[in-house]
Amino acid sequence: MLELNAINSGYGETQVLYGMSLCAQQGRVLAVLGRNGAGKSTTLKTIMGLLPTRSGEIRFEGKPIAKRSFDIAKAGIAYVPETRDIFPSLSVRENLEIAAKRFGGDGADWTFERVLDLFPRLGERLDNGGAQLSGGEQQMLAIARALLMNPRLLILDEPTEGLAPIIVKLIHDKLQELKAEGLSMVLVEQNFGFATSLADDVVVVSKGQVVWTGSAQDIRADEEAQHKWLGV
Ligand SMILES: Nc1ncnc2c1ncn2[C@@H]1O[C@H](COP(=O)(O)OP(=O)(O)OP(=O)(O)O)[C@@H](O)[C@H]1O
Repeated sequence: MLELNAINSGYGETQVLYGMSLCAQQGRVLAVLGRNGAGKSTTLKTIMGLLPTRSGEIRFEGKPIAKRSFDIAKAGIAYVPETRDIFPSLSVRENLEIAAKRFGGDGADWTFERVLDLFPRLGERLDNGGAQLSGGEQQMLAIARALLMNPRLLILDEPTEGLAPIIVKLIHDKLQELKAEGLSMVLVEQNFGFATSLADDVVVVSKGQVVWTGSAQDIRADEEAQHKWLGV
């Protein structure tokens, strides 16, 4: 569904990805793991057109991916960044309406009502400002907003970062529900247990390259790989 072939990318003069290649399959969850600074977020930003590729190719559903972030989103990839990027001065309702207006429409799978069914907590906070939400509520809002874009691929950067264990469990269960419905996902995550219980497939990144590929089951059983690449 999404393929990266030998991607070189980075920030200005600083190269971070060195020949990054990976493949996310339709209807499956791919976890991208690795130590701090390995290049995981940079990989996601490059996929989303926020950083230019210096060389290599990214294909989505068989075609070269669009260049601009907006066109990539239109093509069916929604991205929940590490920073969540909700609008702090707008209410929950307004944050959701912006996504629904831009990307929804007749026959859209995801509606306002459906995201509130998934996250009833947001329904109780509709008139609250984005800045008044807890970290967990902000993450729910960021995911809900991404779903209103009606993506075929959902990309999440560290969705559990800074969240209390009970909220981590809630986010896990909701992503599991989305997976059961067949939504394809790419997940960057430091929480090994969270990532490998959701994912089907795993790639481990080190110094801007993939150094390990296999199933979530394989890496859970491979203590040597966990120790070597993740410091688990
Ligand atoms: N805006 C930036 N400008 C320059 N270098 C950056 C920038 N953002 C990240 N880097 C560098 O790129 C490298 C990879 O960072 P990246 O954020 O992709 O790592 P990561 O694997 O996602 O780890 P983390 O869990 O720490 O976010 C790091 O060495 C980092 O210092």
